[in-house]
Amino acid sequence: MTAKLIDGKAVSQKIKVQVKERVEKLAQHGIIPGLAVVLVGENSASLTYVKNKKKTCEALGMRSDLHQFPDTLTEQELLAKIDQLNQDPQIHGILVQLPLPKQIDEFKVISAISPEKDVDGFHPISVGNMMIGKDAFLPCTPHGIMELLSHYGIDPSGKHAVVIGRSNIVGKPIGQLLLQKDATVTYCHSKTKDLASFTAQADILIAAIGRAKFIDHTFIKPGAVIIDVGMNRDENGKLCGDVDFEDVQEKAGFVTPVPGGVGPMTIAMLMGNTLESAEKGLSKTK
Ligand SMILES: Nc1nc2c(c(=O)[nH]1)N[C@@H](CN(C=O)c1ccc(C(=O)N[C@@H](CCC(=O)O)C(=O)O)cc1)CN2
Repeated sequence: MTAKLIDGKAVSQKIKVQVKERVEKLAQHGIIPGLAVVLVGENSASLTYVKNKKKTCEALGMRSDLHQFPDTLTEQELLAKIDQLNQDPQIHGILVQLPLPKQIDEFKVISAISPEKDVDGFHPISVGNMMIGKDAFLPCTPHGIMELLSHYGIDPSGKHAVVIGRSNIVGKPIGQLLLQKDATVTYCHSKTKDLASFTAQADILIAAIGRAKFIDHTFIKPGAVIIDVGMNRDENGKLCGDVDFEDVQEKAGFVTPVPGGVGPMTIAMLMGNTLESAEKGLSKTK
């Protein structure tokens, strides 16, 4: 049996159609959701991502301002920009593209974003609310993964979910979201001994390792749901995930491709969060 494809591109398209309809409704109240994207430095992948975010915003009828700075920008200068965006009533969402250059403290910058405009869901208040299951903007990649599972009728309840990776933006939050849906969650990371002994027990395996095609059929349980968060280049410079997509086909139950899996969902969730922020602003004025 060949694994079923979890098509993030198709699901994200559907979500974007729904977002566009809601944006049109908001426009009737004279409100256009506005996203400010801040990019520091010349990282070419980051530049591609922020351009995609801007293009998608515009396609959905939302405003998007790109604030681009050289990698010599100081922390103070960046904090001043965030302060200005926090006060701008036309801006409903602020996103600082990660990673940031070394001289800038990521935590300080993220903490300076108003939680009401924290559409990335990275602010400590957003993270705290997410942890206790209260209303918060959810981080876009983990949120996108949960939407994919739901779309394909994959219920995490009672399943063993194994997360490889413990980053603040993917690994830690996806484990929490799966736990909230009653999965039993195991976190693995670079210091985990005998990784395969854990991954072989996973009904749902989340691979966020950063190593091209690292997960092959020897790591997985027959019928497992494999979610690939990796974004790597293979030996030929071709984009690929952390999972050897071809090699797991005969053994996995479901698998996400790279490209076209989790990545497009990340952008769709960002659009949803920005729209929600603008809608919340409207409901406050009523
Ligand atoms: N402030 C943030 N920084 C970063 C985040 C984030 O959510 N917020 N996540 C990643 C990068 N990222 C979004 O910013 C991102 C990565 C990949 C994709 C995507 O659509 N990938 C495509 C392939 C794109 C290509 O051809 O290169 C796919 O998988 O199909 C979207 C968003 C780190 N930084």
